[in-house]
Amino acid sequence: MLSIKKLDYQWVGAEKPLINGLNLTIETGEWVALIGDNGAGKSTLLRLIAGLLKPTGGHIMVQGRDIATLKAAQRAPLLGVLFQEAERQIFRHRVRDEIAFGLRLQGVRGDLLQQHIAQTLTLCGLSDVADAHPLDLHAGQRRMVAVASLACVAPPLLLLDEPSRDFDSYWLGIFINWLEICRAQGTTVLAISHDYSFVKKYFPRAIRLADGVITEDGNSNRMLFMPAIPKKIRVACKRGQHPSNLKYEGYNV
Ligand SMILES: Nc1ncnc2c1ncn2[C@@H]1O[C@H](COP(=O)(O)OP(=O)(O)OP(=O)(O)O)[C@@H](O)[C@H]1O
Repeated sequence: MLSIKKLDYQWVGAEKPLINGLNLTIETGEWVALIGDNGAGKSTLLRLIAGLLKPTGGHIMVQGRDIATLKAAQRAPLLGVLFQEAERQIFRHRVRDEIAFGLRLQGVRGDLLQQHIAQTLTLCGLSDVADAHPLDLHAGQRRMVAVASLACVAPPLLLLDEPSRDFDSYWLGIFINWLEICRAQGTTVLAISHDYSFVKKYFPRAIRLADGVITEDGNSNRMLFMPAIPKKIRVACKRGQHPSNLKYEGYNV
């Protein structure tokens, strides 16, 4: 689904590259959390994958197509992005028009369009604010409008930047319900999140971005909730010794 090879990216004016020879493969239907320190480049990487920034080197392929060579209208059926700030992706004056926009791009018209809009409004808990201006809504609803614009077109790859942010428990429930539908549809998801309990629950695989590359890739639970095994214990185990004098909390060595 997603294949990144030797990706480089340097912001104009920056002293050194932020992304430096990064390789990553994500299979169709995988749910992967992208973690890393503040400023590691996670949002930049998401924007590169979305085709909103051009790599300074390397290739990003989505379903076998080089994303940097595609126009916005060609990228839209391949992937959808949920930004940290919903305001950045809301442009219409009414919630229903925001939903209709993506559907019209896909050629949906007439009764079918109205039917899809109504279904999406219900799914996203927005029926009672269908005619409101999205920017007049509270943060959770506003974010859900951005989700609705993705939900109605159901792209096969979702790129989510801090998706659980801004939701109280009610709206998080509606959001999770949509995520579960995406899972059932086989959607591939790459999500940046600092919300480790959210990651643990929904993302079996996590990757850590540091120093411009993926430094860890594996089971999210192990990566986030168990400390790395210290080198001296790993070495002792490899040598076949029983490092009972090196017992480390959380591990049977
Ligand atoms: N528009 C921009 N122009 C120039 N440099 C930028 C721009 N956006 C980000 N950067 C640089 O890229 C670095 C990485 O930013 P990015 O937002 O990708 O990190 P992040 O890992 O998503 O951080 P956080 O967890 O805080 O959201 C920043 O420290 C900044 O120096």
